[in-house]
Amino acid sequence: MGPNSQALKHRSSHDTEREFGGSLGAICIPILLPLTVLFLISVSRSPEASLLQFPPPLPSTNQLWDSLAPVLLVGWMSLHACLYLLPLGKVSEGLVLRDGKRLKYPINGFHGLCISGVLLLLLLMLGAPLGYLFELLLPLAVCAIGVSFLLSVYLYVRSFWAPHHALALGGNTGNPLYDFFIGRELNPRIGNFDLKYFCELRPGLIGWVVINLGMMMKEVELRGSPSLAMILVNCFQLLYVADALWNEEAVLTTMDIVHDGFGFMLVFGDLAWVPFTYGLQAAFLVVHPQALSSLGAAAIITLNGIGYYIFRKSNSQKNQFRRDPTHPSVARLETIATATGKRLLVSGWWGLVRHPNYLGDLLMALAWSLPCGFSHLLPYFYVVYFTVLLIHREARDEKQCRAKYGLAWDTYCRRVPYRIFPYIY
Ligand SMILES: NC(=O)C1=CN([C@@H]2O[C@H](COP(=O)(O)OP(=O)(O)OC[C@H]3O[C@@H](n4cnc5c(N)ncnc54)[C@H](OP(=O)(O)O)[C@@H]3O)[C@@H](O)[C@H]2O)C=CC1
Ligand SMILES: CC(C)=CCC[C@@H](C)[C@H]1CC=C2C3=C(CC[C@@]21C)[C@@]1(C)CC[C@H](O)C(C)(C)[C@@H]1CC3
Repeated sequence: MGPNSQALKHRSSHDTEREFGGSLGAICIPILLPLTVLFLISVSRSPEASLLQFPPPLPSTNQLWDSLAPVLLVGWMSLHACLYLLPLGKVSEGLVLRDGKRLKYPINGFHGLCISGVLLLLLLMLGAPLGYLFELLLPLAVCAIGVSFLLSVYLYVRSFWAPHHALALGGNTGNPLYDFFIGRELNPRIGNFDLKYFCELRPGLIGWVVINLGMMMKEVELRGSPSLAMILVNCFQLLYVADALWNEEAVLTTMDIVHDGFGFMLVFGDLAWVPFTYGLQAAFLVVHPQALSSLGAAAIITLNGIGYYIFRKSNSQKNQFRRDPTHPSVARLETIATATGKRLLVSGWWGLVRHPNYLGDLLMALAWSLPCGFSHLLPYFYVVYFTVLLIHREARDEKQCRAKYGLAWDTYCRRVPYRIFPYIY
């Protein structure tokens, strides 16, 4: 255990800095974000689809509830819990924890995606009306929000039985609302079943592409065939989700798994925010069809390809370097030493900007919105939200890296002055 982890081990709850607006954020965000999800879905299906329309298109109570929704949601979560437990794929170890131990994680998310794909295909062949997901979107979102609250309460309560070393450093302030929001326990588990790791990639992320498929089937019901714009949105987002699950092991080193507790913010983010807001473009296209020329489509495919290339290459380069700095693909890159013994890349992708992976992700986000044309703001919600999220995340990561690497981090920042966008930011 290095000197930094020793120092962190002895940090008390009093010197824990509060993030996301502290107590005020912890009260407002759990109220406002669920309402935002319902608002955005309602806007996406209103004829105007305007984020600024007044009065806003509020859903009626019977649009919010369908008794099929909780059945589907519980069935979906249970299916993925079973797939998680199947002895498929390899088992990988996470980073060393404060008690010196390493947890084991099954790397079988991609199997989960493939099995879900086969099951959906069977359902379609049996004539299941997948397009009905369009009508079910609001009730499903309501249930996912409900499940997020219930799971967060369970996580908060059970965290009081967790040993001190199992708590997240930032989620143990003593303020119940803040700790509930940010998450007290770092890696809550039921036996070997890791709740945070499970929620991060499986039910929400795979649910997102299933919802997209449902929107495409609704379009087929309404117009006889899927539009080019709908096909592009479905393919781009499926590629993103498949990539995340194919590279599942890399999630074990993200700040969500390593640093953040599992509280309302991540639970809601994983189970409600991702599946119901990341695919708004597909929901929008059902009611607002867009004509897309072949040239336009080719330009958008190129943009998504460039974004994906930057995103994947930069993430893989860092992961490879962290796993084995002597590997031929990274051994020749220029690096700087840090006091912790770890080195920082200052050439290759990580010499271009300090977060090339965010740059690639943002280019893809833009490519997902462009098929929806320029007549409405709503399909661009994801680009705007994601830019804010990644700028904020970059600042959080920078703070953690400065605390970890001190002067070496300052040297890196001088060598690579731009954070995300070369010569801009
Ligand atoms: N779609 C979505 O909603 C979201 C997507 N993402 C995506 O997830 C991916 C992962 O992002 P995220 O978890 O934020 O973190 P990153 O993958 O960007 O990792 C940041 C860490 O990388 C290490 N690092 C930073 N600079 C260097 C360097 N020069 N050389 C070597 N190591 C370095 C540091 O950790 P250490 O030194 O300890 O190894 C740092 O803490 C990104 O592609 C992002 O776009 C993220 C959030 C939301
Ligand atoms: C507004 C709100 C509630 C924000 C919570 C943030 C979460 C939505 C995101 C935090 C980090 C995430 C990651 C992904 C999805 C969104 C959340 C959960 C991710 C799984 C998407 C796919 C990527 O390839 C990824 C695996 C790198 C990524 C990891 C971080």
